[in-house]
Amino acid sequence: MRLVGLTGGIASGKSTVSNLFRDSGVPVVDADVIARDVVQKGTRGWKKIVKAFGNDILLESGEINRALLGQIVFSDPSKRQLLNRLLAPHISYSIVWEIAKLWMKGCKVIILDIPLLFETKMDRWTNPIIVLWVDPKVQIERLISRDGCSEGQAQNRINAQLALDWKKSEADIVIDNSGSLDDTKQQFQEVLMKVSEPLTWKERLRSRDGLISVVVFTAVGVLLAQKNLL
Ligand SMILES: CC(C)(COP(=O)(O)OP(=O)(O)OC[C@H]1O[C@@H](n2cnc3c(N)ncnc32)[C@H](O)[C@@H]1O)[C@@H](O)C(=O)NCCC(=O)NCCS
Ligand SMILES: Nc1ncnc2c1ncn2[C@@H]1O[C@H](COP(=O)(O)OP(=O)(O)OP(=O)(O)O)[C@@H](O)[C@H]1O
Repeated sequence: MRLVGLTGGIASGKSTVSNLFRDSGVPVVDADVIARDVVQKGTRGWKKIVKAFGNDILLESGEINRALLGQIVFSDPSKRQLLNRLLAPHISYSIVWEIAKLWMKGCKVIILDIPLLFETKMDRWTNPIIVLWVDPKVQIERLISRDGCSEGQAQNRINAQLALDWKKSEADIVIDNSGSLDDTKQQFQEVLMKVSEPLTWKERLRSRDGLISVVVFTAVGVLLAQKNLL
């Protein structure tokens, strides 16, 4: 099994590219979706947030007020670290569970779309790592236009993550998403070919079918050895 890391900065185009992977039939585990699931009303993540941030963090429906929580944590690093500490175990557990389900289905290549891949050191699990890079001016413009936030709020969100240029320097594959969608789609075709290359023998051993083959060969080997000994 090949675990491909897909990361970048906020609004650098991860979801755009992970949708291209999905459309090409490659399964994607999306950490942002998981991070939403683990704080659904009544979950353990939700209870932890209410305990730490108080009832004022809830909407009338009882759901977390994400806009308010975002305002708090993106303007106060200590609150953000607190939130990260509270949710990290739930998010990583769910990511592992999603990978396990895809492994059991026999999937050979899985994309892990994780915005904080480097920050959470999950990059150790993934190879290759794709970084979505975008020109800083374009990034802030897209963030403001998508989220309708002020320039200051957008900059706070960008500053809450490791520098995108540093992430780029750590990447195995870089997609420059500063241009048009067509330009990104063109780069994507090459990346798709790369991540779809035949698995290495280590990756094959880590896949479901590889493991089954090892178990079957070992069992046959043991049986033959026993027969020869008798
Ligand atoms: C702060 C919250 C409530 C804001 O919610 P909101 O709906 O406005 O944003 P959303 O969840 O869609 O995240 C948008 C982007 O913000 C960035 N981001 C999210 N959380 C963080 C964080 N703790 N630190 C840095 N950047 C973050 C990511 O690039 C993400 O793609 C939410 O992001 C959250 O619960 N974050 C903590 C969970 C987490 O670490 N998520 C990232 C998954 S690895
Ligand atoms: N090449 C492009 N040209 C124009 N707009 C783009 C391009 N790529 C992405 N966008 C737009 O920029 C915004 C950010 O893209 P996207 O949501 O894919 O980023 P992201 O990295 O997943 O963001 P986040 O970190 O918040 O999850 C979206 O509104 C998207 O439609």
